[in-house]
Amino acid sequence: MECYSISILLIPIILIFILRYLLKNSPKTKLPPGPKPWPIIGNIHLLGSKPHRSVADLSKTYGPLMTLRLGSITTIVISSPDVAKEMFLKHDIDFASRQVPDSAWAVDHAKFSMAWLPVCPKWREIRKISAIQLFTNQRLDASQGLRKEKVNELVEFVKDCCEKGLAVNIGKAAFTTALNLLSNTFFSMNLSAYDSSGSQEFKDLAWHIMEEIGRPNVSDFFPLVKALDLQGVRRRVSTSFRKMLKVFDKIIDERLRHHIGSKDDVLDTLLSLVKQNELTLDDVRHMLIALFVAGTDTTSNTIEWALTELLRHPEKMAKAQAEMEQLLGKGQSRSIQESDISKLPYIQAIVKETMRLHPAGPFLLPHKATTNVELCGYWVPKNAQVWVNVWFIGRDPNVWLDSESFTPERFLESEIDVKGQDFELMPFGTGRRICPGMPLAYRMLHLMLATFLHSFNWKLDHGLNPEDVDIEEKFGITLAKCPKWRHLRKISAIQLFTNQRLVASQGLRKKKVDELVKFAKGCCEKGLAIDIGKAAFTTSLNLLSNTFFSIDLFTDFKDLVWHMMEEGARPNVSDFSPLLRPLDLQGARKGLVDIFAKY
Ligand code: HEM
Repeated sequence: MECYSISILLIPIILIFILRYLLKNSPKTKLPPGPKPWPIIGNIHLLGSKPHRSVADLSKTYGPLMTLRLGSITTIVISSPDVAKEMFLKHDIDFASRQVPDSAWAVDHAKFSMAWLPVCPKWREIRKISAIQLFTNQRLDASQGLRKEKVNELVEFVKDCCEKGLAVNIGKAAFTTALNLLSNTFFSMNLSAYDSSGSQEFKDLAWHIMEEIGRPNVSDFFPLVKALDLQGVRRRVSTSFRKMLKVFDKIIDERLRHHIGSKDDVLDTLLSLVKQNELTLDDVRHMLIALFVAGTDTTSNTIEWALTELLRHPEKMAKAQAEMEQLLGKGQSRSIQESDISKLPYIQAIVKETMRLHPAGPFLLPHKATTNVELCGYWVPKNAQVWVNVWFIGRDPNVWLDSESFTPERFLESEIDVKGQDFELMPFGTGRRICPGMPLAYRMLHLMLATFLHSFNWKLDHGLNPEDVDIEEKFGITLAKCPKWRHLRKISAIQLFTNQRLVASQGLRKKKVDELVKFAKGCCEKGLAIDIGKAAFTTSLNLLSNTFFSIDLFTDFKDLVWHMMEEGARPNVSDFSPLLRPLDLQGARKGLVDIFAKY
């Protein structure tokens, strides 16, 4: 009897397993292959600090259509032009919505922003306004004089640096120019001057927002804990958004006080649409955030990458300069106009090649499936997040000859372009969500790069060889160069610890050692024991502080440093389980923050 009831219980369980197996492996419900997920975290641990590279490596094992479990989020990764083509040509509408990162909900931005709204009447309306009012050829032609003026200012700024013998921070100069090109196109005014801290502040805001939105966030992997904002990302992005809104509110208020229509620029157009009740003021404020955040860093990073690659390949830089000279003449010749771009095929090829190797958004912005979709024989479930790895597609050796090398020449005889028709090269995306700012970005990139190349001879600092030029990357929503570590090392090597500098400060160190001798002698005469550890530490502290600041440091500094070393070396739960990091369970981070504050 007992045996009978056990069989009755087992039969449905076995049936459920068989049914699940069949469903899982049927072409209609079979997920694309992927690495086996761990309990709870899934595959998060495989992402690393450069997810576009880690995911590209995984796709070499699992194929160009791959599933990752990121916490509780199913993520589909597309890594080949063929799969991208099927996605965007056959199913564009099914994938045209966004997986919105939690941070984009700060100050309700995602509710209004063109970049994060799902496909809905509001998003369509805003995209339509962008296409037919903001980024038309006619409007861009009308504002090209203002952009030209900004680029001339850039030239003056760089010239000034050259005359003073100062090195130019290309990233910063390019960002400031991109910012001013945008603000002049939109508001007919600058947001900052080159020499003020304004541009740095705005750059920090824009960069901070991109970085935070692109940062792996517990809230995005585990929506159930979203409300807690464990890593504080939403809170920090809110602060940055508010600061940006404050800047825009001031400009809008001023324009409303004078009469709308006085400038006939983008802001005038947007405010007249508010007057006609086609947009709300909040739509306009958040649209400006979206345009500035999406438009500045992407543009300046691309310029920085282009110049970095050209510095690594001086013969290509010379070729580009020769093309410019042929069109514009040598020396005090006329400067470049946007209308010249079409006559500069090599410069265009450099821009394409830069965007192939260094697309500003390596995964585009995250797309989302709004329905169950059958894609290339696999099943993509509704609500899955979709990443298109354009970074890998641009370097796929099956698609590109000598795929890792910087060879603009490959585009001279090719019809392939970045404008969304060619699935092997999609730095601006394609389909419904293609970058609306592309026409403006295209003009700005060529104008800035051509001006940089025509106006100056670029060479490497301090005998650096082309192969030493830094091409490390930093991942956020946009891919940026990460020169910080190398830059700091370089400063240490060539400015802080040179023989010349150390010889100059040796007198101060000698004095400190004499003091130690005097102190030790004093102790001996008084018959006192010497705490060698303490005396040696105080002396090394004073040797350092005199080398760095030419002064002694206060005495409780020693305790602070000890404490810091101890806290830093102690085994910490946060280092073994990064997901618990935001909780700082042992309080080690807080301890160090307190010490740093005291310093
Ligand atoms: C080098 C320059 C630029 C690059 C590489 C770039 C690239 C991109 C990419 C890859 C996307 C996402 C496409 C997708 O998810 O399928 C995007 C979206 C967007 N871009 Fe750009 N962009 C650039 C410049 C600009 C500029 C100058 C603006 C405006 C001033 C702009 C505004 C936007 C906006 C608003 C979106 C969101 C569109 C939507 O979701 O409907 N971008 N861009």
